Amino acid sequence: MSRTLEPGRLVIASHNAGKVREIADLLAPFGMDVVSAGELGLPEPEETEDSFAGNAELKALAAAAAAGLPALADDSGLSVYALGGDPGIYSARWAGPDRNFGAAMALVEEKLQTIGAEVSRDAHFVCALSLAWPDRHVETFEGRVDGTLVWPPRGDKGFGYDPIFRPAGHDITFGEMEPARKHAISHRADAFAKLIRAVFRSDD
Ligand SMILES: O=c1nc[nH]c2c1ncn2[C@H]1C[C@H](O)[C@@H](COP(=O)(O)OP(=O)(O)OP(=O)(O)O)O1
Ligand SMILES: [Mg+2]
Repeated sequence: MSRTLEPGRLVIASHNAGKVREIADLLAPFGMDVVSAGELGLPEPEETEDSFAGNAELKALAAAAAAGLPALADDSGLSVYALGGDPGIYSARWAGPDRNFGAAMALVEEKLQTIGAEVSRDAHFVCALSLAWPDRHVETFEGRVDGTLVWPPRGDKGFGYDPIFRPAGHDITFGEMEPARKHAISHRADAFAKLIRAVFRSDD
C-alpha cells in the first residue's frame, strides 16, 4: 500500500530547469506548494547507481533529508535500440559538464551513422519518478515513450534530446510539440500518472 501525499510543500529534487518546469506543470492540478532543489540551494548529488530507479531514489532521499520535506526526483534518459540502450542513465553525462545537448545529439547520430545506413532508428525515453519522505520512506514509478530518432534536430521547445525524438504515432518531434501535447504522452507523464494514482488516491 502506498503512502498518501498530504497537501503542503513538496521539493522538486532536480537541477534541470526543463524537468522542473514539466514536473511543476504535471503537479499543477494537485495544489501542492512546490519548490525546486535549486531554489532551496540543495546540492546536486552524484548519480552513483546503475539504474534510473536507483538514481531517482538517491536524489529524492537526499533532497527529502536535506529539506525536511517530501521530495520528488526524476531520473530519465534516452535509450537507443541500435546503441544497446545508450546513452540511457548517462544521457545527461553525454552532454558534458556544460550540458551541450547539441553535441550529445550529434554524438548519437554519429554513432548511428557509423553502424550504417540501414540501422534501426528506434528509441525510447524512460523516466523513473521517486517520491521520498524525510523518514526515508520512498516510492518509485517508471514510465516510457517509444519513438524514432530524426536528423537534423527539429524544434526549440522542450529540452535535452527532444529535437531528435519523434514519438510513435506523431509526425513532429518533442522539440516541435507544445508542452501540453508532450505532457499527454511523455515518459514523464506516464510515470506521473502511476504516481498520482498511488499517492493521491482517495480511500474508497
Ligand atoms: O523529456 C525529455 N526530453 C529530452 N531529453 C530528456 C528528457 N528526459 C530526460 N532527458 C535527457 C536529458 C536529461 O539531461 C537526461 C536526464 O538526466 P538526469 O540525470 O535524469 O537529469 P539531469 O541531470 O538533467 O537533472 P537532475 O538529475 O538534477 O534531475 O536525459
Ligand atoms: Mg542528473
